[in-house]
Amino acid sequence: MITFENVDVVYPNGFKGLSSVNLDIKQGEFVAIIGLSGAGKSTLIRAVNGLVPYTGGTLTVGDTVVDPRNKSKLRQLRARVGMIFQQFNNVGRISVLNNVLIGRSAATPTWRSLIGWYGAEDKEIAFQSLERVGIVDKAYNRASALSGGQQQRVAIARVLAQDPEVILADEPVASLDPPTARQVLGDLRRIQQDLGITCIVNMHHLDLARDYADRIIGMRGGEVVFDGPTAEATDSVIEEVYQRSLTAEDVAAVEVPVKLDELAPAADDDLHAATADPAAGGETGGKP
Ligand SMILES: Nc1ncnc2c1ncn2[C@@H]1O[C@H](COP(=O)(O)OP(=O)(O)OP(=O)(O)O)[C@@H](O)[C@H]1O
Repeated sequence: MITFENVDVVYPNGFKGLSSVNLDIKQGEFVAIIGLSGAGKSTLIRAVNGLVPYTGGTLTVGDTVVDPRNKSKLRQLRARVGMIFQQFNNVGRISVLNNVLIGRSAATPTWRSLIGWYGAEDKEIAFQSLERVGIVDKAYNRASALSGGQQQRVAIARVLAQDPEVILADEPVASLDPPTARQVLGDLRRIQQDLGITCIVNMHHLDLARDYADRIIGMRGGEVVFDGPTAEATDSVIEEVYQRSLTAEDVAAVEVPVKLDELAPAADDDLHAATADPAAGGETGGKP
């Protein structure tokens, strides 16, 4: 599905961001990219949709060779390859529905998407996408009025509205508190499995990568230094990737779970609200 053959990225200042990367990512795989800051995780993800132009080797998505110099081919590629960012990239002053409809732009004549004229079928797709991420009741809210977890769900719905073959996610949960991060990643995982979408996700926390990914790719200095099934990404393997011992911060993105029997009975309702449907107010929002 996605193939890197000896792919290099040399940035305009001469810095080598990727060095001879060889990868074969299958359709429907959920792949986590891990590595310390500066390892080349974003560079690798962004090379797939041409946001970062690769400078050597060959990169293909399906049967399309990614050609960073060919703008019209890149546009066609990006219609098939959705991207989610750490900071959600929603338009805060417009409704959630209109944010999701932006995902229909590639399938809509430019003049119509510029004036926000989307057809009934596009709206149906947008509502279905919101349904998948559990926030259809927020369709007419301003995007900026939502919690961080809900805003990332809007971004996921926008990408789903594209009907993508691939979703690239660059630190999608790094701005969220740990429980919300798990809820959002869990949604992404469920949806990509249901729809057979290939997902490549950069992650900082090992426990998230291990809990949600099929496969882990470890990077260091622009090179792939580990590539294997999640079960093989043991602590010692990751220490080899990082070239240092693991810290608690590397591993855990979870808070210690609250034990129900330690709570006063009166608090049960609050706890239920905080752990149930995030749209019901259980999320604590994103950290700016
Ligand atoms: N536009 C650029 N010009 C020159 N060097 C760059 C550019 N973008 C990134 N780099 C360098 O390439 C290397 C890899 O960067 P990249 O953002 O891919 O790392 P990363 O693993 O995603 O790190 P982080 O976890 O901090 O986001 C870093 O040393 C970075 O400084």
